[in-house]
Amino acid sequence: MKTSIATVSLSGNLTGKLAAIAGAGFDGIEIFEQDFIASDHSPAEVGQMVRDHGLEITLFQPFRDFEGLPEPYRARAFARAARKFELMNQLGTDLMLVCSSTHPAAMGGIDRMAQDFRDLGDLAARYDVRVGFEALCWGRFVNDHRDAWEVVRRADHPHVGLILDSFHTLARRIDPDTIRAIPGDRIFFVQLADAPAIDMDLLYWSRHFRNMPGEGDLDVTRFMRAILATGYAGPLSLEIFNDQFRSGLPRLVAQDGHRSLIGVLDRARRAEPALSVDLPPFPAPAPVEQVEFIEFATSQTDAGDLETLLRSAGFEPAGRHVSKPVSLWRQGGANLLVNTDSTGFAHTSYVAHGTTVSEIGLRVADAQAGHDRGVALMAQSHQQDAGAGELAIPAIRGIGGSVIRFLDSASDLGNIWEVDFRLSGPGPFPGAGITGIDHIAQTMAYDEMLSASLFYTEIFDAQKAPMVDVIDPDGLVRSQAVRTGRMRVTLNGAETRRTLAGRFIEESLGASVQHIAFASDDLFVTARALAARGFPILRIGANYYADVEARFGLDPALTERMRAANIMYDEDAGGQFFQLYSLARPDGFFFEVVQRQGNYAGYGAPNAPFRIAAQKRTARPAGMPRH
Ligand SMILES: O=C(O)c1ccc(O)c(O)c1
Ligand SMILES: [Mg+2]
Repeated sequence: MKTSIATVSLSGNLTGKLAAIAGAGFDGIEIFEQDFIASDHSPAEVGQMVRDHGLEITLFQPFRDFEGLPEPYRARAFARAARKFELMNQLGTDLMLVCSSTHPAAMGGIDRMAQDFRDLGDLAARYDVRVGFEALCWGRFVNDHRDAWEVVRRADHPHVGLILDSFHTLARRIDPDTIRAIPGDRIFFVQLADAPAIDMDLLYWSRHFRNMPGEGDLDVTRFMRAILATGYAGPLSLEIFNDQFRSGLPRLVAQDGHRSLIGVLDRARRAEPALSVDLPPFPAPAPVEQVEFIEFATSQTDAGDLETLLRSAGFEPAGRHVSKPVSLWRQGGANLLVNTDSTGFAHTSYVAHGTTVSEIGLRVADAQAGHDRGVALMAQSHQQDAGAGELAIPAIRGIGGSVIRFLDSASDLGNIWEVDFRLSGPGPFPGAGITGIDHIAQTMAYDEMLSASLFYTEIFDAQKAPMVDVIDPDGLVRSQAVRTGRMRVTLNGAETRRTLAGRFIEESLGASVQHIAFASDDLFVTARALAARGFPILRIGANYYADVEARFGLDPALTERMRAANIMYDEDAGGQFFQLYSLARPDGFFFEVVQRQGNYAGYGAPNAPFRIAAQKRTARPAGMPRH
């Protein structure tokens, strides 16, 4: 199946867009007339530029306000169409999109519109081009693909077909299965776009908030299945009007687009195996069974600070890598690695970001399959030489440049600790009652959040929670939780540098993991053990406890215990949640320890404003040197 993307989906000039689109693996582009007009090249030159990038022009668009007009508008619309057909001949494209009219003089009338299209088909035939009719969901008379299809059916002309756009169908909540009754060869073109579920004016929603399939809340997979069920074999094209993408890096937006297309086709074929989908086979998405380890890259000099922090959190050294300067720190089911290698990927990460999380090891059912699915979905395979007798652990590059390694219990990879490490000490150590890793918080610029959540939801069997606002005293941070099996990740998008999250991005030069939240079965016991070990607990003020007691009607004795231990509280329909924090390191990195009771599903977002304010009060003043 040919893939395509509308030039309007990317930022920059046409040359830059073409390079990004070709680089991401697309076969073609929809050329937006504006992009062509804005370019200083002749139509023939633009056509050649596109083909020089190995691309074709799958569609020329949009042609507006055509059908149902009285004279003299009608004649003018045909004269305009003739000019565009000439242009299309020079560009080297044979399909034009006509979107349904919003013209104030338009009269509607199904047979009048069908007659207009039959005449347009005759004109198109003279130029050896075709036209496709698309129902804009805000069109005056035609705003439903079923009506557009009826116009096309009645026009009954080989040069006139239907164009379907998932946004227009799904935004109006039209059942996409109604597409299954349309003959696939009468569908000339298919556009795909998703969008977040926001209640707003259709036109405004469409022009500003569309996003890639899988990034929003529309059921694009069901739409896709219906398209495939018709036997449609033309291009699948992304048409994404999005304010962020208009200023984003074209290469990344194009890559995410291609990833989303592969993802939606894969979901369609898994949901409906009878469909024929032109996509090579690759492994199904799988959940994460366990976060097996988190690795920090640091240096000999800086390792001391980190190890002091780990010790105060109840971790103990439990082994060393057989050949590399990597130590294993353990507590309960949490394994942390401290890598002081002065060569290789860890060192590169350290040089780029300072002490930083450089790798995350994930246990899945089949490690090779996890890696191969990632690569099929355009993740970069990460290779690093393993020493003799050591495990070759499949890995991909994750978000923010870190590495994700895949382990499983079905192969030798299940013995990573026995094979690659020399374990020491009797263990298990008493520790502070930390039992494992509850979640990993990754920070990024706000406009990278969609890309990051797409990474997880396409490669893993993952679910997104609704986005929540985290109020930093100096700006808003959006937080998107993603869960795959037993791995929870929160993606935090900072809009300004003054937030704690924004400062972390700046100070760590774009590192990704800003905090790790450990799990405890009894946070009060853990808090006492942490205090005894000198863990730098974040102090929470009395005002907070007065409010939380009133808000949830808590037993004052419980509030008093929480206050004494600097434990914060939240609850939802499923259960209760206790959490405590460390002070933030100068670069903004910190630890959290949480206790979930029942089926509490959140992350304590209502507490964030108070926690962040406290962390900012206790952090070193901005502008002080890092080291
Ligand atoms: O917003 C618009 O006008 C517009 C134009 C062309 C399209 O294909 C579309 O889906 C929307
Ligand atoms: Mg469209």
